[in-house]
Amino acid sequence: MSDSSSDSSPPRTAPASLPLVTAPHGSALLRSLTGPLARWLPRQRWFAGKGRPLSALTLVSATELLPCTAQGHTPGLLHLLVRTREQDAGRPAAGDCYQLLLGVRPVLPPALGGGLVGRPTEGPLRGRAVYEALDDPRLATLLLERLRAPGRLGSLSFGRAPGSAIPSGLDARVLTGEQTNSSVVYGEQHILKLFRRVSPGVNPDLELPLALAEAGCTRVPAPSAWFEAAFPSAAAGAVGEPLTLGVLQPYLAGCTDGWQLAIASLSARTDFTQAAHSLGMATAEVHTALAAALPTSELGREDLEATAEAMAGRLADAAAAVPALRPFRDGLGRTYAALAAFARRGGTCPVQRLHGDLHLGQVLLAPESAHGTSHWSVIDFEGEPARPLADRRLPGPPVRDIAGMLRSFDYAACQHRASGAWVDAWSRANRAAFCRGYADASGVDPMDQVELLRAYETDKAVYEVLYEARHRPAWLHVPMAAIRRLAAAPD
Ligand SMILES: Nc1ncnc2c1ncn2[C@@H]1O[C@H](COP(=O)(O)OP(=O)(O)O)[C@@H](O)[C@H]1O
Ligand SMILES: O=P(O)(O)O[C@H]1O[C@H](CO)[C@@H](O[C@H]2O[C@H](CO)[C@@H](O)[C@H](O)[C@H]2O)[C@H](O)[C@H]1O
Repeated sequence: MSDSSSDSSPPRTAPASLPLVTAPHGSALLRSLTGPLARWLPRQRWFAGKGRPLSALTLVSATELLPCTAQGHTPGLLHLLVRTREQDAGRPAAGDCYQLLLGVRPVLPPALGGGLVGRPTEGPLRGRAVYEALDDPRLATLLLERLRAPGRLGSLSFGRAPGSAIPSGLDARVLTGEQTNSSVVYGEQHILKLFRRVSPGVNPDLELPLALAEAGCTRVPAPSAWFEAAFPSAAAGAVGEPLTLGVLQPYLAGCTDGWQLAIASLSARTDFTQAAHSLGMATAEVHTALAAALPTSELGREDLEATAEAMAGRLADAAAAVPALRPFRDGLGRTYAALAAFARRGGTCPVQRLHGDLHLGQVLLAPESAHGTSHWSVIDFEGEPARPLADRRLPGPPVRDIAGMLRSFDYAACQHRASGAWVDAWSRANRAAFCRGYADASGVDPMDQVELLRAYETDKAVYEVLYEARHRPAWLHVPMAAIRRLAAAPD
């Protein structure tokens, strides 16, 4: 099998064609909301088309979860899937499909004012306030009620894991951190992740935790409920691939994520290697369970050469977008050439389903008292949000996840204000401890896979340069420091 497609960087394509489902009042509804949405969408943290002006919006589906045109003061709840069309350097570019949950009220209470999308001046919602529904605890709670009751509503379908306990009436609070999607915590017992940019096909953040739960792996919170959209496919009578819209899972209250712990360790100058070692073991455990539950394969010479070529392609694309990368192209290219040479010498590599975007923010440590030792859980199996969904579902080498976590130790050290010898030593010690933990649990030492590890670390750093340039320019210096080091001749 070939890893080349997972590592090639396909052009941004529109999600496989979704039919336009005309909701009651569909076209009138969209006409009235287009203006407000075109102003509101690009301002959202989860909007992926940053820097590209919106040129059009198409309604994919509209579902009333609560009637929106009713009289009185009861809020309405509208579920929309809209497709964007954007302009890139003056030319039309493929847009994306976004999930929106909109509240509708005649009068918006001041506490919800920050989420105002607009007040349509025509159509079925004329004169009403349309706003971000997740900010409204009453509407967020209603969504939980829907998830408790499996079944269909229009093009939406709600599923629930057999035997999952989901109490009703839990208070809702929306998370406000920097996120790719949106999450709502219910009564500190469950957390619902709503995918914002959606495409046809099951999201790995539902697929992999379900497979791991079935395999008995307790490192990953098991989905308790989810919802999807399904549309007729182009083939007569057939149903197209469902779009995963949201996943509810147990909320691990009291846990702290690895990023916060790493920064605390750097600030207090305390040892982190024990935690890094057990994190390596946890990662190996998840990899072993994924390899047992889902198909595996091996990359041979041609696949690995194609992987090296795809990495070089991603570097070229990133350098075209971020000028700071350009002076390092040759140096980084040598790392990919070393991977190709490894393949020509007969090197091979196993592939399996992976986390796909493993970093310190994706691992949660339980309070010690709960388990006696450090117990890490792993969350967010969505993969790198910028990659197309089909690409994120392909198997890849486990070393790719390991490279992600190694980059994260480096990120924490570099982001921490006090740089210097101690901080560099902290990073080296924790990267080594993580690999040792991985090797102790799996029998495979990532440090032995020199060419693969360096190539995947480089590929990740290149991804990070693009990510930071787009989302957090003030952090660009963090992956750039790694780029400078990785572009220098291997030590
Ligand atoms: N099961 C969980 N228990 C506790 N906190 C969680 C859980 N799942 C997610 N979180 C918290 O929510 C944040 C966002 O979740 P994540 O799945 O990473 O979303 P995104 O892909 O949008 O970044 C995480 O950083 C973590 O703090
Ligand atoms: O958590 P997400 O799935 O949204 O992942 C994206 O955002 C991450 C930042 O939040 C980004 O991770 C990078 O920054 C982290 C520190 O904030 C660091 O721990 C990671 O090593 C670094 O890659 C991730 O790359 C991006 O896909």
